[in-house]
This record gives sequence, C-alpha cells and structure tokens, in this order.
Amino acid sequence: MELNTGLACRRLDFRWPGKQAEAPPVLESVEAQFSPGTVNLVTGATGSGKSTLLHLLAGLLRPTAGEIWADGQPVSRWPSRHRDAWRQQTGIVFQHLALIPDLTVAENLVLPLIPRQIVWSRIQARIHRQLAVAGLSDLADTPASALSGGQRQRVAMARGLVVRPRFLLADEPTAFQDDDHALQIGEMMAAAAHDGAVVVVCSHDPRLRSSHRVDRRFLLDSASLVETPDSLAAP
Ligand SMILES: Nc1ncnc2c1ncn2[C@@H]1O[C@H](COP(=O)(O)OP(=O)(O)OP(=O)(O)O)[C@@H](O)[C@H]1O
Repeated sequence: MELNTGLACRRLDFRWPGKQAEAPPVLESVEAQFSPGTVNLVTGATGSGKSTLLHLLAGLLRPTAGEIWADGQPVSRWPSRHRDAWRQQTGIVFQHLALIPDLTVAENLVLPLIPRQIVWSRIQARIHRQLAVAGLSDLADTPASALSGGQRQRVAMARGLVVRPRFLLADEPTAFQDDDHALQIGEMMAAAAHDGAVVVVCSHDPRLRSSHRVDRRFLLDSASLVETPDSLAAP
C-alpha cells in the first residue's frame, strides 16, 4: 500500500473503551487509502461506524490497533500535542455541527483561523470569500443560534473549508439540505479536492451516492470497509 501521500488506514481496529471484550469491534483490519484530489464517500447502515471512522481519521480517537497515516506519517501514534498541531491541516464537519450558538456566522469562521497566525485583513478576506462561495454572505452577522438546520450545516461546511484543509472530513454534510444546496455542498467538496485536498465524506444521502462529484465509494459493513461500484454502495 502506498503510504507517502493522502490518508491511509492500516490494519485499523477500533473497539470503544469500556465495551465488553466480547462486543464486536466497530472496525476490524480496515485497510484504505484516500488520495489527494479525490472525494471519497463512505456509506453504511446507521451504527456501522462511519462517524467513528471519521473521528479516527481526524486524530480525535486513537485506534485500538493499527494506524492512521497522513502524508507518510503515522499520525495516530503521535502524542496528543503533535496530533493537535497536525489537525490544523484538517477541516472537520461534525454530524452535530459544533457551531458556537452565541457567535455570529462570520465569528464561527474566525475561530479555526486564530491559531494559524494569519494577519487580520487576510482572515477577513478569506471569510468574506468563503461565505460568498457558500451563499451565506447575507447571514454573516447573524448569530448561529438563529439559523435553520440547513443554514447551520452550510456554515459548518464553510468553517471546515475556510482553513483550506489538506484533509476535509465531513459527516452527513447534506442531511438538512434541499436538492440545490446538497448540490452546492457536493460542488464545494469537489472544489476542495480540485485544490488538492483529500476529502472523506460519510453519508446516507442518495444524492451524494449518485453524485458525479464523488470519485470513490466505500461501504462500511460488519466492521469492514470495502470499495464498491455505485450499485452496491446503498446501505
Ligand atoms: N461515545 C461512544 N461510546 C461508546 N459507543 C459508541 C460511542 N459512539 C458511538 N458508539 C457506538 O459505536 C458504533 C458506531 O457508531 P457510529 O456513530 O460511528 O455509527 P454511524 O455509522 O456514524 O451511525 P449513524 O449513521 O447513525 O450516524 C455504534 O454501535 C454506537 O453505538
């Protein structure tokens, strides 16, 4: 397996700590390689482990066994502070979105840029551009708490993209979107891949499964991840 670029799972096992030893693992011997410039869709039944896989890829959980490699580095073996630094290259769109409700849309986008030591005028320009791409310019000064579910989800995607991630990890990013906005989110992920990012998206959404913006499709089932032709990807 080529491990020098992109994100890779290598004999990855995961079992939730505290779960009985005989409980089935969430992931077992998962091998996968997600390359820069590609959108990779992971589908699977509810509870099959899609969110767990994304958290492992983001370095937010540690594998029970096996490793996550990023650009040829075994990041899952690194101590937390090194993984935290590495995660600055990552845009994460959580299923539960994790916006700060009392901050405005624009302020939510500022947060991931703060540790990057970018000058303020550049931060403002970047946020301005990202909000325009996401069709959110009119909502820049609106508190996140006053947004609809779909708007919140698009803000979460914009926040994931504003860091210009090398790795974009998105969990159900189209769940609350109408068809036009689901299409727009597909385009935003494809644009990130076009700019060289590794995009891994977990979703049940048939609109993403059939999207021509997806390059590779995987099915998570019985703790295994297998690449599928389109027709087999439906959970
Ligand atoms: N914090 C946790 N502690 C213990 N078990 C957990 C935890 N989070 C998830 N699980 C279990 O891990 C398994 C995989 O859950 P996960 O959320 O990764 O699935 P999923 O495929 O993303 O599901 P969905 O499509 O419903 O979001 C499930 O059996 C779930 O009950």
